[in-house]
Amino acid sequence: MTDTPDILKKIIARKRVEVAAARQVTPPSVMEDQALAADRPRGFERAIETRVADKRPAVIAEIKKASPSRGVLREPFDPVAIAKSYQKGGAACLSVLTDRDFFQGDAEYLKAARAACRLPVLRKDFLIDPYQVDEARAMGADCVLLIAAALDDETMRTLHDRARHWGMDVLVEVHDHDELLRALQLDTRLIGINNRDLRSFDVSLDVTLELLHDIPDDRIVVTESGILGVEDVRRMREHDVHAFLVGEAFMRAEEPGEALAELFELNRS
Ligand SMILES: O=C(O)c1ccccc1NCC(=O)[C@H](O)[C@H](O)COP(=O)(O)O
Repeated sequence: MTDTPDILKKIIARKRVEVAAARQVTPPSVMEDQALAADRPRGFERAIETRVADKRPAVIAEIKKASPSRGVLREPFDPVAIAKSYQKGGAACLSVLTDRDFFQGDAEYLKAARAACRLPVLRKDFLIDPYQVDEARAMGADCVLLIAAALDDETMRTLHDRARHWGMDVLVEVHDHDELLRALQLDTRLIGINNRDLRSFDVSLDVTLELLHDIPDDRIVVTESGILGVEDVRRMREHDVHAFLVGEAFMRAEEPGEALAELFELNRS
């Protein structure tokens, strides 16, 4: 472990500073113009639901150089090569970290990765302000992550509605029952269950299995974090969970797409 617990509070405090600074450099009206001019969304939710409907694994493959809990995961780090490798390995979508201070991410990584493949892309960051949703669209994101633990109901709804305004999809992330009930108020099919407690960094796949029963059938469960081996995948699929968000296991592999195909027992294209 390379950082202290309650990292989420630290990250959110940092985001407030970042958003204020970004607004000075690129005023909201200019950001809106950039969002309007961006390549149109690729259909993130659709890419997942077509696979899940056939009970095929829908893998959101993450491009992440480092994380607060694990430190640096990959060096050298080439988002273009990783995106191509993931596409070849059978990923449904990409997730690209754009946070600089805690994950060594960058908006440029998202742009470069998206331009290098045909896959829809999630902006993986800590969104607290509609300005960041516009920014996500301006950089080409097809979906945004909303973390229930970081947002009150009103802000979560505002960010959701802003994403929809731009035609983006929304992955709402929960870690406990209260957060799940709040997330279910949103009109999105994609419910991410993070197996990692963002306050303590503890990871347990039991979190997905415990919350699963309280999720209506019309939603799609995405199990997130801590999927490391074939047994983890089989365990989830036995419980009818077919959508996965995976980072570390692929970032540590020489060829991330090959690791993906092996982990999910896919035929490569
Ligand atoms: O991963 C962390 O250390 C972390 C710390 C604080 C907030 C978020 C964090 N991770 C984001 C994620 O949830 C993961 O990047 C994602 O689910 C993939 O997980 P993994 O397959 O375990 O890399």
